[in-house]
Amino acid sequence: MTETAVHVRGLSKRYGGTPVVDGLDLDIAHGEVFALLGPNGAGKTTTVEILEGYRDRDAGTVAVLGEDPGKAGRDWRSRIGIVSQTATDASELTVREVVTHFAANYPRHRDPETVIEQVGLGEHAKKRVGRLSGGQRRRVDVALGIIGDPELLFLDEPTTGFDPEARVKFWQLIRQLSAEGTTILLTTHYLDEVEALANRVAVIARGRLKTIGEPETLGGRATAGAVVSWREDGRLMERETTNPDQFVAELVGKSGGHVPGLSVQRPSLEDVYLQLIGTSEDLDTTPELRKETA
Ligand SMILES: Nc1ncnc2c1ncn2[C@@H]1O[C@H](COP(=O)(O)OP(=O)(O)OP(=O)(O)O)[C@@H](O)[C@H]1O
Repeated sequence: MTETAVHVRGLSKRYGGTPVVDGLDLDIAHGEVFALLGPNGAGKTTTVEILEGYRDRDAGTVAVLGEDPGKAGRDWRSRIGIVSQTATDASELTVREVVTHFAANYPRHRDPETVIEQVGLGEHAKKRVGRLSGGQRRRVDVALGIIGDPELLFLDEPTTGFDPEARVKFWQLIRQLSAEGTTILLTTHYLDEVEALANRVAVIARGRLKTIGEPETLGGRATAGAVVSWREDGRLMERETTNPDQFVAELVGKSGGHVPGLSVQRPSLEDVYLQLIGTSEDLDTTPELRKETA
């Protein structure tokens, strides 16, 4: 087994002379849940599709499960699972038929009935895929992504269209797959999804890496200044401090025990993310480039 599941150095891709992935470096360890975050047009899908072997790159070194995705064959493909942004065709086949049919493509696959249950489609197994709701159809995509028991699973915005209950169930499924050793590369626009699932997250904008780290400590979150607020004589008080522990201890001391309305707030992942990509040059303001073939 190679040291990393995904190894990327200097990855670049241009469309019509415009760089959309621009010198990206990434390493994803085996068993890691890794998230790619970035605004629309940041280059996430382009990056993921290069790693999946579905797009060419212009420059850079890429190894996915030890092989160059641009050259890897069927054996390699059977070791990866893909849930792409493009949904499964509205099929006349039932959920059970589609999942069972797909399973037959893999030398080693999961049990179709178990997978259908795992994605929460047990009671819809006999329904035609074309008759499912958008969120239910997305769950079929997830089922097809995991049916081959992949070592590495690519999830491109997997929970778009899910209701809150379905998202929480999906998160449980991802945690279970991760506990079983599956490496997962996830792109999402939901910051709570990143906090709930990812071991590490990379923020990219305009095809460049802005920062990489654990969601809890990204952008110095854990050690950033905090805002302490409390009520005093009926008024709301606020104080920014780099040492909230000490400040709260002093407040408690002064008040003789109870501090009404006490709260301590550190920057959220959303605050850090918006700060990182907040500069206008990082947002995709160019007109949509013509879709060319990769
Ligand atoms: N086949 C293509 N031909 C030309 N331009 C393309 C092609 N595919 C993507 N692009 C452009 O490359 C840029 C990056 O697109 P990409 O889909 O990778 O972004 P993304 O980060 O996944 O965005 P989103 O969050 O909206 O899914 C965009 O400006 C897009 O218009």
